[in-house]
Amino acid sequence: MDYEISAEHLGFCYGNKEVLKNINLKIKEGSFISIIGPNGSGKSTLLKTLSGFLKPQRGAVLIGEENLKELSQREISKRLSMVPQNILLEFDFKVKDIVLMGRHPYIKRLKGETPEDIKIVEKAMRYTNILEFSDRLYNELSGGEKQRVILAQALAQQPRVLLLDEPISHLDLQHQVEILDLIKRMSMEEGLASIAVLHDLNMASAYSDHIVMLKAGEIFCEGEPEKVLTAENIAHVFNTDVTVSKNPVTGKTYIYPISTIPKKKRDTKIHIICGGGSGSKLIKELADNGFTVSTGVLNIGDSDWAASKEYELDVAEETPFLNITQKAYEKNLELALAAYCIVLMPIYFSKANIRNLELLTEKQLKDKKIYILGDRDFEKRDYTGGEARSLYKGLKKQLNVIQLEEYELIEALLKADEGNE
Ligand SMILES: Nc1ncnc2c1ncn2[C@@H]1O[C@H](COP(=O)(O)OP(=O)(O)OP(=O)(O)O)[C@@H](O)[C@H]1O
Repeated sequence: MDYEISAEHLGFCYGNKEVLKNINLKIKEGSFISIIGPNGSGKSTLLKTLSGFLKPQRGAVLIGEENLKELSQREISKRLSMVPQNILLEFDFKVKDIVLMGRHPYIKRLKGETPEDIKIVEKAMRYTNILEFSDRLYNELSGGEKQRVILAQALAQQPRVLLLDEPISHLDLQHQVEILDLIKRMSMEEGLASIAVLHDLNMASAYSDHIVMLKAGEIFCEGEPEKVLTAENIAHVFNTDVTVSKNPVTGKTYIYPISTIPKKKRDTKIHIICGGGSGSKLIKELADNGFTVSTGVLNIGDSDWAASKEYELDVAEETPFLNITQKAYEKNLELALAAYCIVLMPIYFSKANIRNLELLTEKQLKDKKIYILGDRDFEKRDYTGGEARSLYKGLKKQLNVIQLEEYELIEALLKADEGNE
């Protein structure tokens, strides 16, 4: 496998302060790599060392087979371009002149730029969609436009490696996406190895082929986003608790920080009859809203059981593949009796869990509100040969049963809780 840029046992110190320790990296052409890590972990220093701007005291940086320290600055610039952090600096030049600066490593002294250079500059400007303002002054552009100009300059350099220090930090969401899309396209279409320092972990997850996570100057972990962006790694390196899930649209890992501000604790208790993942979202929403939630009867290992454990809920649980035992039934009843209301999620019923439905017809619960969510296609959810269906029919006739949508339920519960205060 050919690698475009690699670091071998790289070490760097500012004076006697060791900032990078034994960094080993191999980055392939056409790939998008993010470097993440907390403030001061050495991300910018690593990028500057890879670019040749800082000279490492230990180890080496190789571009292809060539050792960076053997190359002149002009030769380095033909292979690698660096987009620095502060692109908002004042540059009193026209856009096209700034992009043309990218050709400096190629332009021979006294000869000036060739028609070929002009063609390359135009192509870079077309690629980054800035041709229309090629005659405008850089200082008069917006942050997003400036970033595109600097990327066009980097592209005009025709590098094999593109290094970017926080390329989206000054941009609004639309321009963040625009710039990362552009960098990703440059990597895929031009075969560039792009290495970006990113603070936004979700953007790193969405765009990277590979993530390098730094902690105190060392690589703590690297690999595909889902391997690196785990709650454990993030807690360890960023000292922050997060929940990690999959974005339902893109399938990419999505990180959501858990606030350390204590939530408003509510007195209202809610018992949820769920299973097979039908209750996970509601569990999260109710727990996040400060309600005391319990669940049951759930098989140990079921995804709603796992969500209940994650939120440290009281659960009536059962060994998988067993019919609900008397002990689990009684625990379920106890939790239901202690709750303000019971919620029935649209679960499948078999002989194993039919007692979850029986529970709701218990006389002892006749004064409890029972909310039924998602009352559709019950027949398709009945694997008991009709027994569950007739119980369900009877249940719906009970005066304490109300059918609702999930959002209506949360509104109703918030209102009820506030009324109880
Ligand atoms: N020129 C310098 N002289 C001395 N120490 C420096 C210099 N530049 C950075 N440092 C120190 O090196 C360490 C790593 O800094 P670096 O800027 O590489 O971190 P970073 O991960 O990019 O941080 P941030 O996320 O805050 O930008 C920090 O402790 C910083 O104070």
